[in-house]
Amino acid sequence: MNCKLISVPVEQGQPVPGCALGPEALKGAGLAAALRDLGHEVVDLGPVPGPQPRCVPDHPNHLKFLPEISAWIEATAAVAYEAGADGFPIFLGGDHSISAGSVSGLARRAAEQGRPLFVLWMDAHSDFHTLDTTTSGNLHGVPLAYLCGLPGFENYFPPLPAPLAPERVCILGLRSVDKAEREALAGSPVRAYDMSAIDRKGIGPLLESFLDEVRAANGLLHVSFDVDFLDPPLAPGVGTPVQGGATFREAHLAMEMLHESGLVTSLDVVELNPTLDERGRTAGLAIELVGSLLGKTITGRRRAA
Ligand SMILES: NC(=[NH2+])NCCC[C@H](N)C(=O)O
Ligand SMILES: [Mn+2]
Ligand SMILES: [Mn+2]
Repeated sequence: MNCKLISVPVEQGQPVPGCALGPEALKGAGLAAALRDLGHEVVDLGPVPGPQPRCVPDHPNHLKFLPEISAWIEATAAVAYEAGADGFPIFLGGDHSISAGSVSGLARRAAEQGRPLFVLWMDAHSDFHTLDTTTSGNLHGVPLAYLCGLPGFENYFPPLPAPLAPERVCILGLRSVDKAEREALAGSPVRAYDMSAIDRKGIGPLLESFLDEVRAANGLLHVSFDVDFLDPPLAPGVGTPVQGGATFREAHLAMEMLHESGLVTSLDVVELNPTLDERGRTAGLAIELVGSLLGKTITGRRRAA
């Protein structure tokens, strides 16, 4: 696989400084070497150039850094569209608002190729606020609603060339969903699995049923991995930790299944904040999980289905 590393050093979409250092932390902790060890080619496409803030109208809700985040989304989408032509793009955040750009660009590319794009959103949060419903004003809380074409983003975020079909979106790992998000999700065909569903059914069966649908539709699959999917004691280096997250084994199993499916075509790794990390353990774990998603196994053997 030709892995293309794309850094998106954005942190204005969330409240804690340091998240913009995420790409350097992942690279410094050996991401490229880990992927090369697995036999992949790795090219570092560098950072998305920091854009000028976009001219947007005033918004009645209190939104933090709207012109800046809107500009980053536009710039990231342009890079993602180009990178999506071939190879395996890996977007290194930065906060989760960057996925509004990465997925938008990849969705435009998929639409041109006539392939349905599916998205697996691994996250403690649903990021399903609109600009009107967010109470924090932190724009890392809105990307999935934007990508699914919910109303109210017009004129504020860049026009969306190809909205996601919500029935092709699966959120996994939920344990913090705000009231307005809950209502929006209840009226949407987005599949939303919280930790309780993972406890009851197991992460394997839940993920398998989604992968079956991707396969049946001959779809492309983008994985948007918010590091706060993981349980905070394992992965302390995130700005919005929520207790009760995925275990080491659950996360590994998910990544191994994603690899074995052969369906994943692109990835985001977001919300890592190295200033909150403990001796690089969150960065190290993120690299290990990306390795599993890209073929690392314990025995080096492919498991029989
Ligand atoms: N990508 C994230 N970590 N998002 C956290 C969002 C938290 C909360 N729902 C908010 O809108 O402020
Ligand atoms: Mn998120
Ligand atoms: Mn999150």
